[in-house]
Amino acid sequence: MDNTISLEIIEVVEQAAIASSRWMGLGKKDEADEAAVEAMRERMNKIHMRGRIVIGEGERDEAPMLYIGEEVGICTQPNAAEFCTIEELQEIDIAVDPCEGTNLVAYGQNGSMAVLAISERNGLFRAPDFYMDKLAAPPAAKGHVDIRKTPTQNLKILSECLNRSIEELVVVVMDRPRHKGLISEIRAAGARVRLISDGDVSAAICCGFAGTNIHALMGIGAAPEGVISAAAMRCLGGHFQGRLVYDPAEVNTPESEKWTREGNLARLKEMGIEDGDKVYDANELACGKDVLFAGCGITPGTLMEGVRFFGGGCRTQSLVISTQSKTARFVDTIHLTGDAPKTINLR
Ligand SMILES: O=C(COP(=O)(O)O)[C@@H](O)[C@H](O)[C@H](O)[C@H](O)COP(=O)(O)O
Ligand SMILES: [Mn+2]
Ligand SMILES: [Mn+2]
Repeated sequence: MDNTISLEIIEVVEQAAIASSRWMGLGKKDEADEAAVEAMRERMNKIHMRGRIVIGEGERDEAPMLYIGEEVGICTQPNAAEFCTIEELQEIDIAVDPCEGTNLVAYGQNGSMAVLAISERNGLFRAPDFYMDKLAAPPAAKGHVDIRKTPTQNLKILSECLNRSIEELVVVVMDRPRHKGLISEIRAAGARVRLISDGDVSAAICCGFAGTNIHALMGIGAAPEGVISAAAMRCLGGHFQGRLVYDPAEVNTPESEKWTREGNLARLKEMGIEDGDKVYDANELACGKDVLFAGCGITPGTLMEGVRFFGGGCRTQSLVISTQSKTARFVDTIHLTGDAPKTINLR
């Protein structure tokens, strides 16, 4: 994959985050989402690449989306061969969530980000619009914890791998009725639980870094977000596993009452997924030779600052990681608007 893409991709997530953050706290989640989508699409279409969206956003709640199959980038134009190099013409697959945590943005809460993952063609699992049971953990626990084990067993393994007591572990779980039993079990095992209302991508990636005070993500969130989290965790060498959830009883939401177990299994079969119980690890969800993840904070988070406006501009913080580079690049950018000379305040 062309190295310069990673630099341009930073601007894609930055522009999405800035656009979305203008809706921060206004109580309008669809507008926050749509602004991010449009900004992401506009900036992506300026990149010399032949991109294809394989994971878009918004199918479940019919939010505005960069749709699956949409082609993005200058080199997708019919006469691209005239102005794009052979390398630029190679197709890359892109998984996007322009506004991960739309509710967080709408209600001015922490942890929302503009995120995407890219890889060469077929390098990212085309996750259906299903729920996914997820387990994320730090690199030291990679391959030791296992989503097929009980939370109690995994906490014991995690405590050994991280050389700390179970009481010193913090597990992030989405605050949903479906997780009542999981939360009780984690607490009974002695670990502490951090409940989040939204934003499990951020929680998963936090497990890839020491010093975040987040040692695991457990529970059920959306599958597309699982692929983006897996891409980031592959780049970081962390543990990520996901299992698609086809049984509505596991999810237990008013929406899920419309589905049946058999119907979901049939839907999976139609998509070529024969084994509904398969556990996917990060290398399968993001199987490409080269995988890159980029994210930019919309509201403040554990990993990144949110967008901060000042008279005449704003400041963003992004993270870019890839399987190619041996870096985790936190990018602090000051964006200026207008032509007048500006005083840039570094504090
Ligand atoms: O919080 C989330 C919402 O993402 P978005 O719609 O892009 O703002 C994600 O982090 C979760 O993975 C997931 O979408 C959520 O868990 C869906 O579950 P639920 O709210 O219970 O339907
Ligand atoms: Mn979203
Ligand atoms: Mn999301």
